[in-house]
Amino acid sequence: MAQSDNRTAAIVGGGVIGGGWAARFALMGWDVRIFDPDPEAERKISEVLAGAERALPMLYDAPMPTRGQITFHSDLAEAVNGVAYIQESVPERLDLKHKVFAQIQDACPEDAVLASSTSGFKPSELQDGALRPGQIVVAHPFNPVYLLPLAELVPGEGGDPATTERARQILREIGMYPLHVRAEIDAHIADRFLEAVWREALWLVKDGIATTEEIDDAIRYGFGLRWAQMGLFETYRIAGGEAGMKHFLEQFGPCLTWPWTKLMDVPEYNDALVDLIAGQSDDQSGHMSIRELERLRDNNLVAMMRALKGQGAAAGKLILDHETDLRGPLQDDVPLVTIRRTVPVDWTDVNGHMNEGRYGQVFSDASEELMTHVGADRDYIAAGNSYFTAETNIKYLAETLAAESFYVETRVLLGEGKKLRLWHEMKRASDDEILATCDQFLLHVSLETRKSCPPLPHVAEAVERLAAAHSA
Ligand SMILES: NC(=O)C1=CN([C@@H]2O[C@H](COP(=O)(O)OP(=O)(O)OC[C@H]3O[C@@H](n4cnc5c(N)ncnc54)[C@H](O)[C@@H]3O)[C@@H](O)[C@H]2O)C=CC1
Ligand SMILES: C[N+](C)(C)CC(=O)CC(=O)[O-]
Repeated sequence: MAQSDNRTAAIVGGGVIGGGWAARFALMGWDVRIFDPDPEAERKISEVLAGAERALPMLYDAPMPTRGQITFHSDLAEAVNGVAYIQESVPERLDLKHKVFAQIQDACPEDAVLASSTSGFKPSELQDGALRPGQIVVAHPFNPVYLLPLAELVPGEGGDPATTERARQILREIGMYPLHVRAEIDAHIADRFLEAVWREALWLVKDGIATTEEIDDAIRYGFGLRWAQMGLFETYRIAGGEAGMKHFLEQFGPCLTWPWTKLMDVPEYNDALVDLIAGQSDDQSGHMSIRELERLRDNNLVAMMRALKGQGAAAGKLILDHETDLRGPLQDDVPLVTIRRTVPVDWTDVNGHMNEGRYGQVFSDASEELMTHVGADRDYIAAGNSYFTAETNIKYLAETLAAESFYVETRVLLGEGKKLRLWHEMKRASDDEILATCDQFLLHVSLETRKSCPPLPHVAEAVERLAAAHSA
């Protein structure tokens, strides 16, 4: 993916959402300038950043970019001067957003993307009266912004196509999924659903049909699981049986006129409703702090997205594709650094540390990286040649915990004909302590005969060259 040299973003409004944007940009290697008049903003953002630093790298099985620098600015003009991308995340008030856009456009580059996190305002409403209306687009994210990839990108008729395209590229570069919303509409696409579900849920609580906890159960044990992997229409297509969507519609279409919904009404928003909902929510989750709930949510989201990665589906497929962009060729150092990554939460076991089976995966991944480096890559394997592991001897030397960053150094001890012997050392990134070692013996094979055979000359030469360099 082509990247511009200017990789500095400004975040205007550093609350729940602005903090999430700041963390995602910085962890994806962008320098971030933050403007927020709240004297508590720096402390609040450092809490969000700590959560993001723990969670986001766990999604990736590839080296993360070097973290960008985050700076706080008391002068808005200074924060937006010279940046490539600005994300406005001030409170959802149109008059405030207009005021802030005017201040930003007085000081920011004309070709910077100026995106708004607004949950509901249309771009035309935001662009109204602006100095350069076309510069303003909506990029509506989802909480937590550092983990959830969706950003609804809404330029409206007034949005400049070049700005929209730059926004799309930058959002993809930071691992997001920019969903282009072609026609502007209040609350875009996703918040229309959320609002519909929210209204129905408020009714159910108000009418005493269900508690907040029962409603959450109805979602998390059932359709919530389906939505994360297939969404609504694919799910219902399957629910139509072999005849698919047509049968589903025949069966459930008439329900549209049945009294299955109260969507046309809004429960009256008053103190009684607030007390009822907030009270039930306290009963349900008040035993945990918001930070504890955030950590639980992040762990679950990481585990779910990693499961989707295993299937190459939905958000998991997006992360796999992004990893391809992040993964560069290995540097020809001695020893070779074959792996740089973070221990994901789903790799830990009942003892609270990385399970022994995962060390095998780490060293197997390290060997695969080395194979790619010597030319035994996907094309080589597709053409019928590969290496099989014949023996692995792992020593577990220190505990490895979830969210710890580590790297693997690999040496070629022997590279002669069909024989390849590797020595891997897995080290903690923070203090270089050796966590585990692996002595691994591999044989070159023909995938046609499933028997050992010499490698092709270019691979044999590369392996011999590394063996000579690593024994020096
Ligand atoms: N909270 C959510 O679930 C989501 C919110 N959004 C949208 O993101 C935007 C921000 O919402 P939150 O982060 O939830 O609100 P928030 O209240 O957590 O944060 C807003 C921040 O803006 C700061 N602020 C106020 N006036 C400012 C100014 N003139 N210049 C710079 N900063 C200023 C405040 O000090 C505060 O830190 C809204 O437009 C909202 O609709 C979008 C997606 C989800
Ligand atoms: C409630 N909300 C409208 C602010 C929600 C959003 O805009 C998106 C989200 O993260 O749910």
